[in-house]
Amino acid sequence: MHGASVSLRELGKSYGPVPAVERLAIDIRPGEFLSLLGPSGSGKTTLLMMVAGFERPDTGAIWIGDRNITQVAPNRRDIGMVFQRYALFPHMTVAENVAFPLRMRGFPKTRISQSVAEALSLVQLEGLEKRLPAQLSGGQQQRVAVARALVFEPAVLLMDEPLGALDKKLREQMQIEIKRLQQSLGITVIYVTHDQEEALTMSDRIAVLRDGYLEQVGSPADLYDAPATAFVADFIGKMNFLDGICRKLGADCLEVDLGRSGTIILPQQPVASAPPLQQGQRVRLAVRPERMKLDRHDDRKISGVIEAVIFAGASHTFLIRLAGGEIIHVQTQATHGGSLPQEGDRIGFVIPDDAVHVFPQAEC
Ligand SMILES: Nc1ncnc2c1ncn2[C@@H]1O[C@H](COP(=O)(O)OP(=O)(O)OP(=O)(O)O)[C@@H](O)[C@H]1O
Repeated sequence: MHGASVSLRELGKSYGPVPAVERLAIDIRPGEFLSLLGPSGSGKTTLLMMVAGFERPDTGAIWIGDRNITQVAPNRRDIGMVFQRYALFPHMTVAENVAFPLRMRGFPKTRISQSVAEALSLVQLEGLEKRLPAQLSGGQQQRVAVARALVFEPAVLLMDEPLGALDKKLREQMQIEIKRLQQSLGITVIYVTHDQEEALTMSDRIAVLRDGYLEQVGSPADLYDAPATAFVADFIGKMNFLDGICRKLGADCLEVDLGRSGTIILPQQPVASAPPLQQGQRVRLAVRPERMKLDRHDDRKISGVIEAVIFAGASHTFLIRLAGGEIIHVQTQATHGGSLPQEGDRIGFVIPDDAVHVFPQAEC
C-alpha cells in the first residue's frame, strides 16, 4: 500500500448564499497525515466530502497523484473513508462488512477472504469475524470501519471525526493505533477534527480553517510557536492576550501601551503580520502561559493580584488580574518545598522578548 499526493486547488463551495469553503489550496504529500482543524461550521466536512466525491465543488480542482479526479465518481477515486458514526451494516457480520467494498468491486471470493483476514489482523480483530456490529464495543466497531476503509488498499484515507463517539481513554488509545497503522502502511490521511489536542498528537501538518478560509497550514510546532494570526494563536494551545496601542516604533524597539495595566517594551518588532505596524495602531500581544515567569521581587515589571492558583499535577497555573482588569494565566512547573505565592498576593511577572507575538488588531 502506498500513499498518493493530494492537491486541492482553489476549491470553493457554497450552499445557496452560504459560502462553506472559499478558494482553498493545500498540497498534501504522499504518506502525510494532515488534519483539518477548525470550529464548528468552518468548512472541514464540506472539504472532506469534496475530496471523497460526495459534494461537487463550485470552483477549483482536486488531484490525487497525477489524476485530476474532480469529476470522477466516489468509488473510482481510490479513497477509503471512515466516519464518526461507524456506518457499519447492522445485519452483516464483521467479515461481511469488511468484505463489502471488495464484493462491490467484483473481486474473486478467494482474494476477498484473504484480504479480509489481512485487514482484520491489521486492526487486531482476528477471531471476531462472525460477530454482528451490535455485539462489539464502540472501539471495536470503529476498528471494523477502519478495516473496511483499508481493505481495498486505497492510496488515501479520509477520516471525519472518527473517534468523536468514543470516551477519552479509548480515544487516546485509538489515536496511537491509527497513527501506527498510517505510518506502517505509508498511506496518506486527511483527518477532520475539532479537537486541537488530537490534531497536535497525530498530525504531520495541520490546516486551520475559519469561516471556509485556510487560516494557516503547518506542523504542530509551527502552529504552536509561530501562529500566523491571532485566531490560530487562540485556537492552538492556551494563550494570553493583551490589547494595547503602539506608542513608539523605532528600528529596534516597540513600545506597547496597555493602558492601566502598564507598558511593555520589546526590543524589536517581532511581528507575525505582513504589513508593518504604524504608530498609534491597536495591537494584540499574545504570550503562552508557560513562557511567562513570576517575579516576586521586581515591581518595575507588569504586576497584578493573584486571583486563583490551580494545581494540575506537574504544574501550577496562577490567574493574575492586572490593573486594567485583564486576567493573565502564568503556568509554572510544580516545585517541592518553598512557599508558593498565594491568592491575594501582588506579584510581578517577566515576559521574555522572544515569547511575545504581536498581531495588528484589525486581523483579530
Ligand atoms: N447541506 C448543507 N446545506 C446548507 N448549508 C450547509 C450544508 N452543509 C454545510 N452547510 C454550511 O456550510 C458551512 C460549513 O459547514 P461544514 O459542515 O463543512 O463545517 P464543519 O467545519 O465540518 O463543522 P462541524 O465541526 O460542526 O461538523 C456551515 O455554515 C454550514 O452551516
